[in-house]
Parts: sequence; structure tokens; C-alpha cells
Amino acid sequence: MTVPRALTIAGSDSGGGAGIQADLKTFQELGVFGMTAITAVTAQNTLGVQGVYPLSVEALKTQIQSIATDLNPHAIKTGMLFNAEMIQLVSEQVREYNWENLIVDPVMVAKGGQSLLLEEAVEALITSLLPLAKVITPNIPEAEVLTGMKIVTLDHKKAAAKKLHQLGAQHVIIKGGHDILGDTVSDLLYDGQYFEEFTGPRKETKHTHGTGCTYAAAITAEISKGRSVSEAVTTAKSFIQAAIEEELGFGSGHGPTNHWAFNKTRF
Ligand SMILES: Nc1ncnc2c1ncn2[C@@H]1O[C@H](COP(=O)(O)OP(=O)(O)O)[C@@H](O)[C@H]1O
Ligand SMILES: Cc1ncc(COP(=O)(O)OP(=O)(O)O)c(N)n1
Repeated sequence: MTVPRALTIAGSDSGGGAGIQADLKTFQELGVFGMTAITAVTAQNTLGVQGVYPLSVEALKTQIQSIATDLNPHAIKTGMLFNAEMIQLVSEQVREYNWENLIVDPVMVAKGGQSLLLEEAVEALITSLLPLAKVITPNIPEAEVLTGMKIVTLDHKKAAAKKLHQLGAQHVIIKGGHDILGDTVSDLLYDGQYFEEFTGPRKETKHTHGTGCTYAAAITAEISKGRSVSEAVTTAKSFIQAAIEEELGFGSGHGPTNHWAFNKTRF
């Protein structure tokens, strides 16, 4: 039996709700062996980010090399990449190792407003990494930065998704968490030909720290098992819906989502 394996290249969140920690918990819950290459260590809790400590490009390069030359991940996710040098390096290594199942979560800003990507790195993200992506998963503010378009309506979302596809991403998912408030939340998937919407009830809660990381990690886990992008997003949407609905409720600020809610019937 082949064990599905996924690599996350991202930042560490000491609070455990986002970043590497969210990715590993999600991989584990979905039956996927998780591996990590850490870009930066952050000091975070539910109130915000208290510190960002990037690793050297050399340290990142060696971590990815160690994994690539022995452990053969079936899918690779990127999260917080912090600066242009790290984006350049990851792009080179994705090409070098012929990694086709690349899921790019273009993390820019934490919920509390702290920057997790330097402004000057956006261009590298667009020109170097985005064209290598099988799937890119921006939220609305990230899609606005990447496209230079204002996104309010569904037509705006569709136009932005088309632009991101033209820039080279094979599949684009524009997430709806930042949409104008309604009873539902819809994520829009575009594969270059068709649009598909994934819709669920909106939960009124402040405990949404790490939703984007968790969702992209669930997509990555499913793709590492050989699922299609549409199948992977279907499972990921159920996973994040359960993780938000069954809230854990701790911390004085934006608490983490519940990574074991999706599987809780098994315990
Ligand atoms: N309040 C909510 N209720 C239900 N689903 C949500 C809610 N907020 C976000 N989601 C879902 O969580 C995932 C992440 O969305 P989003 O919040 O837009 O990303 P990010 O965390 O990157 O800002 C998406 O699948 C979105 O539909
Ligand atoms: C280390 C680290 N990486 C990514 C994020 C952003 O996570 P996200 O899932 O977008 O959730 P919020 O920060 O928006 O709650 C992070 N905070 N830390």
C-alpha cells in the first residue's frame, strides 16, 4: 500500500491554529503522512502575532532537499513564504524536483493585520510561483492584491479567477470568508473552462484563526491521495465547515478551528 505523503512549506504558528501546525493536524486527520519545511517561526496566539523570525534561505533549501531526495511527497503546499528570496528558492526547487501537485496558499496577512509576506515579494509570487501551481487558494483580499482588481460581486470573483488562471495557475479557488456577510459562504473554483461553487452555512463566530491554512491543507491532503481538484475541494469544504462549526472556544481573541471535528464520529 502506498502511504499518501504531503509536504508543507510554511511558517510555524506557536498558537497551533494556523501555519505548519494547522497543516500537520489536517494531514493527520485525513490519513496523510505530513512533512514540513519551515520558512519562519512566529510567536502567535489568538490575540495576534507578537513576533516573526524568518529562517535563512539556506535552512529552507536544505529542509526541502532532505525531503525531496528521500521521501517523495505526492503533493506540496506552500503557506507563509515571507520574502522574495524564499519564493524564488521554492520555485526553483519545485521545478528541479518536477513537483506537479503544488497547492499555493498565497498567505499575506494574519487575521490581526500583521504582515506575513513582505510587500516586495508579491511580484515574485505572481511571476515565479503562481505559474507552477496546480491550485491557488487566495481569499478575497489576496485575490485583489494578486490581480489588482476590486472584488465585490460574483462577476468580479469570476473575472479575478480568470486573470489568475491566465497568469498560470491551473485551478483557482477564490475563498468567500471575506465576502459581504450573508447566511452562506461560497468558494469559487475555476479550472480554465468551468466555474464551480462550494457553498456552506456561514457560522457567526470569531474563532476562525487558521481557516485558510486548514482548508488548503485539506485540499493538499486529498490531492496527495490522487483525488481530482473538484473532489479535493468538496472534502476540504466539509472539513473546514466542521472545524468552524464545532468551535473549541478558547483564547481571548480569534481562536483556532477544531481540527478533529470532521472525524469526531470515529471517536
Ligand atoms: N464564518 C464562516 N462560516 C463558515 N465557513 C467559513 C467562515 N469563514 C470562512 N469560511 C470558510 O473557510 C475557508 C477559508 O476562507 P477565508 O476565511 O476566506 O480564508 P482565509 O482564512 O485565508 O482568510 C473557506 O472555505 C470559507 O468558505
Ligand atoms: C505561520 C502562519 N501562517 C499563516 C497564517 C495565516 O493563516 P490563515 O489560515 O490565513 O488564518 P488567519 O491568520 O487569517 O486567521 C498565520 N496566521 N500564521
